[in-house]
This record gives sequence, C-alpha cells and structure tokens, in this order.
Amino acid sequence: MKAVIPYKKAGAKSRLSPVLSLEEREEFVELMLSQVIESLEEAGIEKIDVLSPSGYGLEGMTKARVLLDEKDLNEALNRYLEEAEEPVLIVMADLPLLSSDHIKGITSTKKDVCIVPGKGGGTNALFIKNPSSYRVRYYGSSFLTHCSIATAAGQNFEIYDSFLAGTDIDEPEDLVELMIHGKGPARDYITRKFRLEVSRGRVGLVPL
Ligand SMILES: Nc1nc2c(ncn2[C@@H]2O[C@H](COP(=O)(O)OP(=O)(O)OP(=O)(O)O)[C@@H](O)[C@H]2O)c(=O)[nH]1
Ligand SMILES: C[C@H](OP(=O)(O)O)C(=O)O
Repeated sequence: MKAVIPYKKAGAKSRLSPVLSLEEREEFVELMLSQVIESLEEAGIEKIDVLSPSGYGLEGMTKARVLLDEKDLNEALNRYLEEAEEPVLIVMADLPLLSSDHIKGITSTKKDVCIVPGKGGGTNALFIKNPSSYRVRYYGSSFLTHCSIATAAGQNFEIYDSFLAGTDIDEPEDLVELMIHGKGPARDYITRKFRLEVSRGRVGLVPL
C-alpha cells in the first residue's frame, strides 16, 4: 500500500483569502501538509508520495517522495493510479484533523474502495485497492461521483463517516473547527492569528 497527497502550494487556499494573506496561506498549507504526512507515518504507511505541479515549497521534503506532474489534479492523479501496482490511499493535504486512527480505519476496509466524504460534496480521502480499474474525478460533487465511478467499475465501496476526517480546511469557518478540535503546528499557527468568539449561538473567528 502507498499513500499519495496531491499538493499545490502556489496561491493555495484562495477561499481563505478573506482572512489570510497569500503568504500566510502558503505558510499554512505547508504546516497542514506536514501534519498529514505525520499522521500517515504514525499509521504505519511507509511509502508516501507528494504529487505536485511544481517543486515550490517542497525543496526540503525528506519525509515523502516528491513527484512532479504539472497536469491538473485529476489528470495527475489518474496518471498516478494508472501506474500504481499496489493499493493507493489518496489523501488531501488540507486535513489537519485527520488522525492515524482514521487512516487505519480507512485502510482496513473490507471493501474494494473506501471513500471519505468532505464537507460540501467533496472527497477528502479515497482508498483504492485496485487502482488500475479506478479513475478519480475531483471537484463539484466529487463524493457522489466517486461512488458512481466505483459502482460503474464493479468495485464495492464503504463510506467512512467521520466529522473530523470529513473536515477539510477550505473556508474561514473551517478554521473554527481546527481551533476547537485540532492540535499541532497548523492549529498553533491559526491560534496565533485569531481567537474564538460566540456570536448568535455559533462560534466565529476574530482576528487578534
Ligand atoms: N497535484 C495537484 N494538487 C492540487 C492541485 N490543485 C490543488 N491541489 C491539491 O488538491 C487538494 C484539494 O485542493 P483544494 O481543496 O481545492 O485546495 P486549493 O486549491 O489550495 O484551495 P482553493 O484555492 O480554495 O480551491 C489539496 O491537497 C491541494 O493542495 C493541482 O493542480 N495539482
Ligand atoms: C478537490 C475538491 O475539494 P473541495 O473543493 O471539495 O475542498 C473535492 O474534494 O472534490
């Protein structure tokens, strides 16, 4: 089994631009990436690839193999799956709440494919036992698409239902979940910039 993390640092997390500058977003994604790698390592996954359109931000990477593919997310991942000769776990880089226990749970599925939905219809992780007979299509309602792709390919699948594994950090409100539930460098970075404030029953962010 091997894991692949698609990663693009340049201009990352544009949806966080209302609250973080470009420089801050690029620093923040690097911290989230390192936490995802750490969780994979803790789960005992020895082969970890970071798949990126460029080497930007990956110059000092020692904990994972860096693969460069300038094609878009889907094309790059599908090329990776085509060439894979063992089960593949695709994990997004924006999952600082994903733990090694989640990863162990996802990869111990008895089904051919395990799909971890993300908020708003996305797919946070995908474990594919037969990568040569599966193709990804991220963006839009990719969770539903990935279920359909599995069925069409004759692969049965499990849906891994988890609030924390399902919380990808895309929008300012997701930073609230990171501050409440997270730990480690990505959370520390955000807590240096914001505090939590309750307004109208919901917890929100206030810049420090
Ligand atoms: N290899 C590769 N990875 C990508 C590319 N675009 C995004 N990613 C990664 O794919 C995952 C999901 O991307 P998004 O959640 O859309 O993150 P993003 O593009 O930084 O954020 P937004 O600008 O807000 O859409 C993250 O791990 C990104 O780092 C790409 O063109 N190539
Ligand atoms: C890549 C995309 O991420 P989102 O935009 O949902 O965070 C998806 O999961 O299909």
